[in-house]
Amino acid sequence: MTGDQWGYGKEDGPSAWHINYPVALGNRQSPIDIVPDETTLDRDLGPIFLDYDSCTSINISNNGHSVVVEFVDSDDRSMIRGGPLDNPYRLKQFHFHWGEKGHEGSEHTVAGLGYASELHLVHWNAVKYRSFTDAASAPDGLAVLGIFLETGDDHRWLHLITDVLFMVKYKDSVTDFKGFNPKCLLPNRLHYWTYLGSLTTPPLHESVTWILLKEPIVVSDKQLGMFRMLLFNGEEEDERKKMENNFRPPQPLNGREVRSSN
Ligand SMILES: NS(=O)(=O)c1ccc(NCc2ccco2)c([N+](=O)[O-])c1
Ligand SMILES: [Zn+2]
Repeated sequence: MTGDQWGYGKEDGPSAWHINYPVALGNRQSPIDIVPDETTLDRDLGPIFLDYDSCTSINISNNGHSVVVEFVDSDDRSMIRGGPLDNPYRLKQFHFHWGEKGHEGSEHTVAGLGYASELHLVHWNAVKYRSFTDAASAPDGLAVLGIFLETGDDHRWLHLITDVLFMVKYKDSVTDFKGFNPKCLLPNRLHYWTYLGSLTTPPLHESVTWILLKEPIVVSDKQLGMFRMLLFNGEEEDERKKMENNFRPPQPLNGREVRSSN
């Protein structure tokens, strides 16, 4: 099986990924269900810092699995540091996972409950590794900041993204997307849970320090509906498959500790 032949359908979905990616059955897979009462409050866990002010977004694209905004990651202009991280990590991209209805669509769940969507801001350890690809297969290579999206009022800045989604309707479409600072997508408080896990899509590398913000951001159902106009398929394909339910269900915790900032 060459390249990206995995998906979220019945035949190629999460329950089949282990066939081509045996690490799917590994012991530090993501996402997980977070049970707040079973997390460990760790007073040594400091705050996280997000230095995104001089970040440089490049483009927005549809990779056939999600919609992705890529950033310049050839220097330390947009970084996450602090919290559980021993080094600062460089922002590489962010993307979303969502459902077809409001009550599910996130990858991580909290006490068994899913949110409508989940935003992943993906960072890599450029202190220890020479490239994102090298970092992506190292146990301390990646740090992904996860933000839950719940439905309610319109999000005043998310429309900057939903307004351009029509440009990347089909798989492998891409368009310029400059000057976007993802700081506008953060909730008010940066309290978080953190644990050691993996990429949530193939190749499912067990290389991610997950940092999940406890406070969701609020977006409208209309804005989320715009994501569902994206398609999994390319323009040349006959079958049109709406891009929705692009989330992996929770995986076994296998005794891992989930720590909580205050
Ligand atoms: N849902 S996630 O944040 O865990 C995630 C999953 C896969 C990939 N990429 C797939 C990959 C990595 C190395 C080679 O190919 C990314 N990413 O690239 O940011 C993020
Ligand atoms: Zn993701």
